[in-house]
Amino acid sequence: MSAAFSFALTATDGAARSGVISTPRGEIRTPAFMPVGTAATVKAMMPESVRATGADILLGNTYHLMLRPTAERIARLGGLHRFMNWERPILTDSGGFQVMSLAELRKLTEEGVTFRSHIDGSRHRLTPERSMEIQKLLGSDIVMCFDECPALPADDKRVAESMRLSMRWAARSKEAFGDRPGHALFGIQQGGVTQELRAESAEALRAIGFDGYAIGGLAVGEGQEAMFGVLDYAPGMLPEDKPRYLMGVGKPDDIVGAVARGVDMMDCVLPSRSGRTGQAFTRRGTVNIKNARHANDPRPLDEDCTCPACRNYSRAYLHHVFRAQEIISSMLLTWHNLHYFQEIMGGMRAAIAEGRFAAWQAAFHAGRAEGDI
Ligand SMILES: CNc1nc2c(CCNCC3CCCC3)c3nc(N)[nH]c(=O)c3cc2[nH]1
Repeated sequence: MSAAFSFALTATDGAARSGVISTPRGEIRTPAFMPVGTAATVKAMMPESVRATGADILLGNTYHLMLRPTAERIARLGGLHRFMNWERPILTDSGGFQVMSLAELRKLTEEGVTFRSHIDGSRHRLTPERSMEIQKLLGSDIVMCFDECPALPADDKRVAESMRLSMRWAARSKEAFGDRPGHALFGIQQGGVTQELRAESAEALRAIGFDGYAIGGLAVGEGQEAMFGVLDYAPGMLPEDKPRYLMGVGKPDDIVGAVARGVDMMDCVLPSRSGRTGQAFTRRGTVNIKNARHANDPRPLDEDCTCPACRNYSRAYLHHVFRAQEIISSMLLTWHNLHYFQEIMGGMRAAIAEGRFAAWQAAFHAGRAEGDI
């Protein structure tokens, strides 16, 4: 177990990279997909099941946990790892993004954001300093700077002002984070879809100095073409020897396209959230298990999948338990989707290490239907 936090690049294939992030709580194989555990749980999954899908790290959230049960209570109980029975690495987002998308009566100033809880209407304040304090109380291994992610549509002036505020908040985050061996602080690049602003943000973050660099401000409705357009240049603006984390992405083909452009880490609620709605991701495309055409189908979701849902249950059974709104329906589809997302990551890590990523990417796209299958 290393006492420090470090990143080792082990192979590159075009812009794609594979490597290992070493932390005191274990290693993270990159490219990595990080399941989201918003309220100290990956919904419908036991932590040992999350691990069984192949996840090396999961996400927690400052915004949700500060409201309930509060970071102070989690700290008193031994920290988030102990609290949720996940002893491997945890990355926590800084809360700003969730405030802007979930809270009510938000007020944004240079100082930070004041808002009312979406749970009970109580008043709260998040600043770079408070966000660092909360993430320290939670005990997360990878801490995110407190930033602002502008909602689209936003004109260049608004995007520039927002990015510059986030850069001032990044400096305050770094100052408040202090010196914490074994823990990492990641900066978050902003700048919308404007290359000059992205470059200015990257230079500002590099001057402050971080253990890793996230690409923020994307997957907010710009669409895959515009997102890939930014990813054609943004990862290369960030230090080559540090992990690059694309926030909030995404569908399987988004993930593959992002890795092809140099991204090392990603997170998304999609596999877990859509699992709960009956949408399954498979090699051949998406299956909406609630559709009547699956009612009598004795085959598994995906013949090539080795997850418990595909090994032991038919589409007909999954269709039934979804229609009956049985709890096991969320458990099985979430497990399958997280397993499949980790299969994609494992396939890409091996392909990059063996210099055959282009062939892997072609095969990935060849078998997939556009719509539901
Ligand atoms: C879905 N699209 C998207 N998500 C973004 C997120 C959230 C990433 N996911 C966090 C988990 C979700 C709940 C628990 C933690 C972003 N976060 C920050 N801080 N900044 C962004 O620009 C930022 C941008 C994002 N775009």
